[in-house]
Amino acid sequence: MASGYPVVLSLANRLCVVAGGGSVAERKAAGLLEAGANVHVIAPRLTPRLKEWGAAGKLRATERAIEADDLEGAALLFAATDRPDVNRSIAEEARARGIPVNLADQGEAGDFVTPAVVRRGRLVFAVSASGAGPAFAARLAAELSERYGEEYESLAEQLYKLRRAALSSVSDPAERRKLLQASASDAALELWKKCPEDSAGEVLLSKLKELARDRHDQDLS
Ligand SMILES: C[C@@]1(CC(=O)O)C2=NC(=C\c3[nH]c(c(CCC(=O)O)c3CC(=O)O)Cc3[nH]c(c(CC(=O)O)c3CCC(=O)O)/C=C3\N/C(=C\2)[C@@H](CCC(=O)O)[C@]3(C)CC(=O)O)/[C@H]1CCC(=O)O
Ligand SMILES: NC(=O)c1ccc[n+]([C@@H]2O[C@H](COP(=O)([O-])OP(=O)(O)OC[C@H]3O[C@@H](n4cnc5c(N)ncnc54)[C@H](O)[C@@H]3O)[C@@H](O)[C@H]2O)c1
Repeated sequence: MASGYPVVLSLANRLCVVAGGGSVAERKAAGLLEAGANVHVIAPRLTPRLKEWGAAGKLRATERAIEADDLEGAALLFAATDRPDVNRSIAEEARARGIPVNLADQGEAGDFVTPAVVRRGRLVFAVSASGAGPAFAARLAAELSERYGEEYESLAEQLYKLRRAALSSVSDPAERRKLLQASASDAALELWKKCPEDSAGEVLLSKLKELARDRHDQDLS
Protein backbone atom coordinates (compact mmCIF):
# COMPACT_ATOMS: atom_id res chain seq x y z
CA MET A 1 0.00 0.00 0.00
CA ALA A 2 1.42 3.40 -0.97
CA SER A 3 0.85 5.76 1.93
CA GLY A 4 -2.26 7.83 1.27
CA TYR A 5 -3.14 11.51 1.30
CA PRO A 6 -4.68 12.57 4.62
CA VAL A 7 -7.70 14.89 4.61
CA VAL A 8 -10.32 15.86 7.21
CA LEU A 9 -13.71 15.57 5.56
CA SER A 10 -16.72 17.73 6.44
CA LEU A 11 -19.55 15.21 6.56
CA ALA A 12 -22.19 17.12 8.55
CA ASN A 13 -25.60 16.08 7.20
CA ARG A 14 -24.06 14.20 4.26
CA LEU A 15 -25.48 10.75 3.59
CA CYS A 16 -23.00 7.95 4.36
CA VAL A 17 -24.12 4.40 3.57
CA VAL A 18 -22.77 1.48 5.59
CA ALA A 19 -23.30 -1.98 4.08
CA GLY A 20 -23.10 -4.54 6.91
CA GLY A 21 -24.31 -4.51 10.47
CA GLY A 22 -21.61 -6.29 12.50
CA SER A 23 -18.94 -4.94 14.83
CA VAL A 24 -16.94 -3.37 12.00
CA ALA A 25 -20.03 -1.58 10.61
CA GLU A 26 -20.86 -0.42 14.13
CA ARG A 27 -17.39 1.10 14.57
CA LYS A 28 -17.56 2.91 11.22
CA ALA A 29 -21.09 4.17 12.02
CA ALA A 30 -19.95 5.45 15.43
CA GLY A 31 -17.13 7.46 13.83
CA LEU A 32 -19.50 8.87 11.21
CA LEU A 33 -22.00 9.97 13.89
CA GLU A 34 -19.20 11.81 15.68
CA ALA A 35 -18.62 13.74 12.45
CA GLY A 36 -22.33 14.65 12.26
CA ALA A 37 -23.00 12.53 9.17
CA ASN A 38 -26.41 11.29 8.16
CA VAL A 39 -25.82 7.54 8.49
CA HIS A 40 -27.78 4.72 6.83
CA VAL A 41 -26.79 1.21 7.94
CA ILE A 42 -28.17 -1.65 5.87
CA ALA A 43 -27.80 -5.37 6.70
CA PRO A 44 -29.97 -8.42 7.36
CA ARG A 45 -28.40 -8.67 10.84
CA LEU A 46 -27.65 -5.61 13.00
CA THR A 47 -25.75 -5.45 16.31
CA PRO A 48 -27.93 -4.54 19.33
CA ARG A 49 -26.29 -1.11 19.46
CA LEU A 50 -26.99 -0.39 15.79
CA LYS A 51 -30.63 -1.37 16.40
CA GLU A 52 -30.74 0.90 19.44
CA TRP A 53 -29.28 3.85 17.48
CA GLY A 54 -31.85 3.19 14.74
CA ALA A 55 -34.74 3.14 17.22
CA ALA A 56 -33.45 6.33 18.87
CA GLY A 57 -33.27 8.09 15.48
CA LYS A 58 -29.49 8.65 15.69
CA LEU A 59 -29.15 6.88 12.36
CA ARG A 60 -31.30 5.04 9.85
CA ALA A 61 -31.13 1.26 10.21
CA THR A 62 -32.58 -1.02 7.55
CA GLU A 63 -32.71 -4.79 8.11
CA ARG A 64 -32.17 -6.32 4.68
CA ALA A 65 -29.41 -6.94 2.15
CA ILE A 66 -27.77 -3.89 0.54
CA GLU A 67 -29.11 -2.82 -2.89
CA ALA A 68 -27.62 -0.55 -5.54
CA ASP A 69 -30.50 1.95 -5.13
CA ASP A 70 -29.42 2.53 -1.52
CA LEU A 71 -26.47 4.48 -2.93
CA GLU A 72 -28.67 7.27 -4.30
CA GLY A 73 -27.36 10.61 -2.98
CA ALA A 74 -24.56 9.05 -0.89
CA ALA A 75 -21.30 10.93 -0.28
CA LEU A 76 -19.42 7.79 0.86
CA LEU A 77 -19.90 4.03 0.97
CA PHE A 78 -18.51 1.74 3.67
CA ALA A 79 -18.58 -1.86 2.43
CA ALA A 80 -18.33 -3.78 5.71
CA THR A 81 -20.29 -7.00 5.23
CA ASP A 82 -18.67 -10.39 5.91
CA ARG A 83 -19.28 -11.32 2.25
CA PRO A 84 -16.31 -10.32 0.05
CA ASP A 85 -18.46 -10.78 -3.09
CA VAL A 86 -21.15 -8.41 -1.73
CA ASN A 87 -18.53 -5.85 -0.68
CA ARG A 88 -16.94 -6.03 -4.13
CA SER A 89 -20.16 -5.67 -6.13
CA ILE A 90 -21.65 -2.81 -4.07
CA ALA A 91 -18.23 -1.09 -4.27
CA GLU A 92 -18.36 -1.35 -8.07
CA GLU A 93 -21.86 0.14 -8.11
CA ALA A 94 -20.67 3.02 -5.90
CA ARG A 95 -17.65 3.72 -8.08
CA ALA A 96 -19.82 3.78 -11.19
CA ARG A 97 -21.75 6.58 -9.43
CA GLY A 98 -18.56 8.44 -8.43
CA ILE A 99 -18.96 7.59 -4.72
CA PRO A 100 -15.69 6.87 -2.85
CA VAL A 101 -15.58 3.45 -1.18
CA ASN A 102 -14.05 2.03 2.00
CA LEU A 103 -13.53 -1.73 1.79
CA ALA A 104 -13.37 -3.36 5.23
CA ASP A 105 -12.05 -6.71 4.06
CA GLN A 106 -9.46 -5.43 1.60
CA GLY A 107 -8.45 -1.90 2.55
CA GLU A 108 -5.92 -1.45 -0.22
CA ALA A 109 -8.52 -2.05 -2.92
CA GLY A 110 -10.75 0.76 -1.60
CA ASP A 111 -10.57 4.51 -2.27
CA PHE A 112 -9.83 5.42 1.34
CA VAL A 113 -9.07 3.76 4.67
CA THR A 114 -10.22 4.82 8.13
CA PRO A 115 -7.40 5.70 10.53
CA ALA A 116 -7.40 5.14 14.28
CA VAL A 117 -8.84 8.33 15.76
CA VAL A 118 -8.56 10.27 19.03
CA ARG A 119 -10.86 13.28 19.44
CA ARG A 120 -10.46 16.17 21.86
CA GLY A 121 -13.19 18.52 20.72
CA ARG A 122 -11.78 20.50 17.82
CA LEU A 123 -8.54 18.53 17.97
CA VAL A 124 -8.49 15.36 15.90
CA PHE A 125 -5.57 12.92 15.87
CA ALA A 126 -5.63 10.28 13.13
CA VAL A 127 -3.09 7.47 12.71
CA SER A 128 -2.79 5.37 9.58
CA ALA A 129 -0.20 2.61 9.34
CA SER A 130 -0.81 2.07 5.60
CA GLY A 131 -0.67 -1.69 5.67
CA ALA A 132 1.60 -2.09 8.71
CA GLY A 133 -1.52 -3.10 10.62
CA PRO A 134 -4.51 -1.60 12.42
CA ALA A 135 -3.16 -2.97 15.71
CA PHE A 136 -0.09 -0.72 15.37
CA ALA A 137 -2.21 2.31 14.40
CA ALA A 138 -4.54 1.68 17.36
CA ARG A 139 -1.62 1.33 19.77
CA LEU A 140 -0.07 4.64 18.66
CA ALA A 141 -3.48 6.34 18.91
CA ALA A 142 -3.79 5.02 22.49
CA GLU A 143 -0.42 6.63 23.27
CA LEU A 144 -1.62 9.95 21.83
CA SER A 145 -4.76 9.63 23.92
CA GLU A 146 -2.66 9.35 27.09
CA ARG A 147 -0.31 12.15 26.14
CA TYR A 148 -3.12 14.57 25.20
CA GLY A 149 -5.77 14.27 27.91
CA GLU A 150 -9.32 15.60 28.07
CA GLU A 151 -8.00 19.06 29.03
CA TYR A 152 -6.93 19.54 25.41
CA GLU A 153 -10.57 19.93 24.39
CA SER A 154 -10.97 23.18 26.36
CA LEU A 155 -7.46 24.25 25.43
CA ALA A 156 -8.33 23.98 21.73
CA GLU A 157 -11.54 25.91 22.40
CA GLN A 158 -9.56 28.74 24.04
CA LEU A 159 -7.20 28.87 21.06
CA TYR A 160 -10.17 28.97 18.69
CA LYS A 161 -11.64 31.98 20.50
CA LEU A 162 -8.29 33.67 20.66
CA ARG A 163 -7.71 33.19 16.95
CA ARG A 164 -11.14 34.62 16.14
CA ALA A 165 -10.40 37.65 18.33
CA ALA A 166 -6.98 38.11 16.65
CA LEU A 167 -8.50 37.86 13.16
CA SER A 168 -11.09 40.51 13.92
CA SER A 169 -8.98 42.98 15.89
CA VAL A 170 -5.33 42.69 14.79
CA SER A 171 -5.30 44.03 11.25
CA ASP A 172 -1.56 43.89 10.50
CA PRO A 173 -0.92 40.39 9.02
CA ALA A 174 2.72 40.20 10.20
CA GLU A 175 1.76 41.18 13.75
CA ARG A 176 -1.10 38.70 13.71
CA ARG A 177 1.10 35.87 12.50
CA LYS A 178 3.62 36.59 15.26
CA LEU A 179 0.88 36.58 17.88
CA LEU A 180 -0.76 33.40 16.63
CA GLN A 181 2.58 31.61 16.55
CA ALA A 182 3.26 32.72 20.11
CA SER A 183 -0.23 31.52 21.11
CA ALA A 184 0.89 27.89 20.69
CA SER A 185 4.16 28.20 22.63
CA ASP A 186 4.64 26.19 25.84
CA ALA A 187 4.28 29.30 28.02
CA ALA A 188 1.09 30.33 26.20
CA LEU A 189 -0.51 26.89 26.46
CA GLU A 190 0.12 26.89 30.22
CA LEU A 191 -1.50 30.31 30.40
CA TRP A 192 -4.65 29.28 28.46
CA LYS A 193 -5.15 26.27 30.74
CA LYS A 194 -5.48 28.67 33.68
CA CYS A 195 -7.53 31.34 31.89
CA PRO A 196 -11.23 31.72 32.64
CA GLU A 197 -13.75 31.04 29.87
CA ASP A 198 -14.00 34.12 27.68
CA SER A 199 -16.48 33.78 24.88
CA ALA A 200 -15.25 36.76 22.86
CA GLY A 201 -11.58 35.84 23.22
CA GLU A 202 -10.71 39.47 24.13
CA VAL A 203 -9.23 38.61 27.55
CA LEU A 204 -7.12 35.88 25.95
CA LEU A 205 -5.91 38.26 23.27
CA SER A 206 -4.82 40.90 25.76
CA LYS A 207 -2.95 38.22 27.78
CA LEU A 208 -1.30 37.01 24.60
CA LYS A 209 -0.16 40.53 23.75
CA GLU A 210 1.36 40.84 27.24
CA LEU A 211 3.10 37.50 26.83
CA ALA A 212 4.45 38.47 23.40
CA ARG A 213 5.71 41.79 24.82
CA ASP A 214 7.48 39.97 27.69
CA ARG A 215 9.11 37.57 25.21
CA HIS A 216 10.23 40.52 23.10
CA ASP A 217 11.62 42.35 26.17
CA GLN A 218 13.51 39.20 27.23
CA ASP A 219 15.01 38.92 23.75
CA LEU A 220 16.24 42.51 23.97
CA SER A 221 17.75 42.20 27.46
C1 LIG B 1 -7.64 1.63 12.91
C2 LIG B 1 -9.00 0.98 12.65
C3 LIG B 1 -9.98 2.11 12.42
C4 LIG B 1 -11.41 1.69 12.21
O1 LIG B 1 -11.73 0.67 11.60
O2 LIG B 1 -12.26 2.46 12.70
C5 LIG B 1 -8.86 0.03 11.49
N1 LIG B 1 -9.02 -1.23 11.86
C6 LIG B 1 -9.29 -1.32 13.18
C7 LIG B 1 -9.46 -2.50 13.92
C8 LIG B 1 -9.29 -3.85 13.45
N2 LIG B 1 -8.97 -4.22 12.20
C9 LIG B 1 -8.88 -5.59 12.15
C10 LIG B 1 -9.20 -6.13 13.42
C11 LIG B 1 -9.25 -7.62 13.78
C12 LIG B 1 -8.02 -8.03 14.52
C13 LIG B 1 -6.75 -7.88 13.70
O3 LIG B 1 -6.58 -8.60 12.72
O4 LIG B 1 -5.94 -7.02 14.10
C14 LIG B 1 -9.43 -5.02 14.25
C15 LIG B 1 -9.75 -5.02 15.70
C16 LIG B 1 -11.22 -4.99 15.92
O5 LIG B 1 -12.04 -5.12 14.97
O6 LIG B 1 -11.58 -4.85 17.10
C17 LIG B 1 -8.52 -6.45 11.01
C18 LIG B 1 -8.48 -5.87 9.64
N3 LIG B 1 -8.51 -4.57 9.30
C19 LIG B 1 -8.44 -4.47 7.94
C20 LIG B 1 -8.42 -5.76 7.40
C21 LIG B 1 -8.41 -6.07 5.90
C22 LIG B 1 -7.13 -5.55 5.27
O7 LIG B 1 -6.06 -5.64 5.89
O8 LIG B 1 -7.24 -5.08 4.14
C23 LIG B 1 -8.41 -6.66 8.46
C24 LIG B 1 -8.33 -8.14 8.44
C25 LIG B 1 -9.75 -8.63 8.29
C26 LIG B 1 -9.88 -10.09 8.25
O9 LIG B 1 -9.75 -10.62 7.15
O10 LIG B 1 -10.15 -10.65 9.34
C27 LIG B 1 -8.40 -3.27 7.21
C28 LIG B 1 -8.35 -1.98 7.67
N4 LIG B 1 -8.46 -1.62 8.97
C29 LIG B 1 -8.27 -0.28 9.06
C30 LIG B 1 -8.52 0.47 10.21
C31 LIG B 1 -7.79 0.31 7.79
C32 LIG B 1 -6.28 0.55 7.84
C33 LIG B 1 -5.92 1.71 8.73
C34 LIG B 1 -4.47 2.06 8.59
O11 LIG B 1 -4.11 2.70 7.61
O12 LIG B 1 -3.68 1.70 9.45
C35 LIG B 1 -8.15 -0.80 6.77
C36 LIG B 1 -7.09 -1.05 5.72
C37 LIG B 1 -9.41 -0.49 5.99
C38 LIG B 1 -10.49 0.20 6.78
O13 LIG B 1 -11.18 -0.47 7.55
O14 LIG B 1 -10.64 1.42 6.60
C39 LIG B 1 -9.46 0.03 13.80
C40 LIG B 1 -8.78 0.22 15.15
C41 LIG B 1 -9.57 1.24 15.93
C42 LIG B 1 -9.07 1.48 17.29
O15 LIG B 1 -9.15 0.57 18.15
O16 LIG B 1 -8.65 2.60 17.54
N1 LIG C 1 -11.51 -3.03 8.49
C1 LIG C 1 -11.58 -3.48 9.71
O1 LIG C 1 -11.35 -2.72 10.63
C2 LIG C 1 -11.92 -4.91 9.94
C3 LIG C 1 -11.80 -5.48 11.22
C4 LIG C 1 -12.19 -6.82 11.39
C5 LIG C 1 -12.73 -7.49 10.31
N2 LIG C 1 -12.83 -6.90 9.10
C6 LIG C 1 -13.50 -7.51 7.91
O2 LIG C 1 -14.83 -6.96 7.92
C7 LIG C 1 -15.80 -8.01 7.78
C8 LIG C 1 -16.99 -7.72 8.69
O3 LIG C 1 -16.59 -7.88 10.03
P1 LIG C 1 -17.63 -7.94 11.23
O4 LIG C 1 -16.87 -8.34 12.44
O5 LIG C 1 -18.42 -6.69 11.29
O6 LIG C 1 -18.57 -9.18 10.73
P2 LIG C 1 -19.94 -9.74 11.31
O7 LIG C 1 -19.99 -11.18 10.98
O8 LIG C 1 -20.11 -9.31 12.74
O9 LIG C 1 -21.05 -8.97 10.47
C9 LIG C 1 -21.25 -9.19 9.12
C10 LIG C 1 -22.42 -8.33 8.71
O10 LIG C 1 -22.56 -8.38 7.29
C11 LIG C 1 -23.96 -8.40 7.03
N3 LIG C 1 -24.26 -8.84 5.66
C12 LIG C 1 -24.09 -10.07 5.09
N4 LIG C 1 -24.56 -10.06 3.83
C13 LIG C 1 -25.01 -8.80 3.58
C14 LIG C 1 -25.60 -8.16 2.45
N5 LIG C 1 -25.83 -8.82 1.31
N6 LIG C 1 -25.93 -6.84 2.57
C15 LIG C 1 -25.71 -6.16 3.71
N7 LIG C 1 -25.16 -6.73 4.80
C16 LIG C 1 -24.81 -8.03 4.73
C17 LIG C 1 -24.53 -9.30 8.10
O11 LIG C 1 -25.93 -9.16 8.22
C18 LIG C 1 -23.77 -8.79 9.31
O12 LIG C 1 -24.43 -7.67 9.86
C19 LIG C 1 -15.05 -9.29 8.15
O13 LIG C 1 -15.52 -10.34 7.35
C20 LIG C 1 -13.60 -8.99 7.86
O14 LIG C 1 -13.30 -9.37 6.54
C21 LIG C 1 -12.44 -5.65 8.90
